[in-house]
Amino acid sequence: MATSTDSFYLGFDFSTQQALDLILGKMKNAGFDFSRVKALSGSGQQHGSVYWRKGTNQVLRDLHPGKSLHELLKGGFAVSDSPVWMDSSTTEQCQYLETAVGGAQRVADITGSRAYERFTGNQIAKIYKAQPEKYEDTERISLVSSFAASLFLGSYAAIDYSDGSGMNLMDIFSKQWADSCLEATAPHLEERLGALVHSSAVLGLLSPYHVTRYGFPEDCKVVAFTGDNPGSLAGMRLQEGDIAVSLGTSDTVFLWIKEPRPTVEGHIFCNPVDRPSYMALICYKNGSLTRERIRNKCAGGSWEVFSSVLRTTPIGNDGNIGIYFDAMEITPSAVGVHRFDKDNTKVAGFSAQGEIRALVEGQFLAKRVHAEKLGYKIIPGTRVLATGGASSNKDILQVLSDVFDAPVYTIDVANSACLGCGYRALQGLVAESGVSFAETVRKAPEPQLAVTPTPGADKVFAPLLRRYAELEERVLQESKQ
Ligand SMILES: Nc1ncnc2c1ncn2[C@@H]1O[C@H](COP(=O)(O)OP(=O)(O)O)[C@@H](O)[C@H]1O
Ligand SMILES: O=C(CO)[C@@H](O)[C@H](O)COP(=O)(O)O
Repeated sequence: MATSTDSFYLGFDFSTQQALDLILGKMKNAGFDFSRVKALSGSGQQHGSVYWRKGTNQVLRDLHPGKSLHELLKGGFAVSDSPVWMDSSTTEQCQYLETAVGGAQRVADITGSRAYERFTGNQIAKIYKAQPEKYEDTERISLVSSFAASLFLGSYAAIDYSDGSGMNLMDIFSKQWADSCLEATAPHLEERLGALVHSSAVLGLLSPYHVTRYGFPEDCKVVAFTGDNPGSLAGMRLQEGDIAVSLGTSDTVFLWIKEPRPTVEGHIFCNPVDRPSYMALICYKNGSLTRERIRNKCAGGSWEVFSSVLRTTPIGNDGNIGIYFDAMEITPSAVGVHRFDKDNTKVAGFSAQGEIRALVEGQFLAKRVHAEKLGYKIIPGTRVLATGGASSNKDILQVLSDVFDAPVYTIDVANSACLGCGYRALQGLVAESGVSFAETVRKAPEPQLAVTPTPGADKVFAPLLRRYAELEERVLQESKQ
């Protein structure tokens, strides 16, 4: 990944096709029986975009099984460095979109989110403006998910409703491209995006390339790919009332909702497993990378030491609160490290141990404060479902449970997005006959209880939640001055 100040790009020419070649090659060498695969699906980080050069659909259709995808698709991209979700360099395009469409709330009412820098439409607008010749040379624009699906399908794959909701281009209610947003983004965009499909749609049969090269069956189906967070919702078998917390590179919180009311904070996406429903999502840019920084600074680079500090420091951190926005945060839009003592006075630093606890408590206080702002209520019976790399750390989960005053569950694999796409592939095979997702996965293992709240923690965190909300607002106001 190459980065500049706030631009993040992924070089697709080398990484993704080569990674797929490597993984499938390794599976073949390990004796994996591809002939038993009836359907496949997948997910990719949300919002990233891939720009296929004119004529590449034909290249995808004619893939020669004797060559690697990497070789075959060399030169197939009009833009070699694809923007990914961490990019926040499109503020100008966001402002333009909101002005053109009638304001931030209006954009949210249509697309489920106000204009966000990482959302694909704003990334496309920037590419159109900065590199019009590359936009002109683009035959099709894929998301990371539909790009990966295209490699399996052997032609451009449609974008699904759920990942399509992260573009600021789709009307999440009509599930069509929104003309007003397309017009404000770039010319002739609809033809470059292709049609949208529901998330359990069968896109077609696997490309003969994979049948010959790896021994997949000829009738193996490719089910629409989706975003990593929608994939996780499926993998965790989220139910209404549950709250999911994903602790990956980004931290995200998501919920299953029936009656969406988009606002200028957070996102509403179409639900990937139940067509009439939706999912609400809040994304935090400062997740694992910030935890890693504090681990390196205060725990000698060891998760063991980091965890033992969480076990031995007092719940509530003696009233000390920290807000750690190493990179410009998404929720809220503020930057910097801000530490406060129990009297809300700004302080320059905490002890190493206090810093670790302040970071983890602060991250979870933020999640609960923002989920409640979106209308979420913690009620008796609430389950917090945790996933992502840091969900393997029980001491981090204990803080999560204490802050939310609810039990935390995990599934056997931390990579719920991948598991969810296995489930969705299965759903794709039966969806047309009206079988629900819940019914499809009824035999799958249930989430396991990982931790329960420490008695008395709710009393400690009730005032801290109020204080966190006030302090975050203070940081936000100060950053605007
Ligand atoms: N024991 C651990 N404790 C805390 N964090 C961990 C632990 N093990 C892995 N992680 C974190 O998990 C992150 C990767 O999470 P993952 O969900 O795989 O990422 P992504 O969101 O990019 O898919 C790493 O950046 C690492 O900081
Ligand atoms: O931007 C968002 C969600 O809106 C991120 O959650 C991305 O979907 C990628 O996250 P990681 O998997 O890299 O954490």
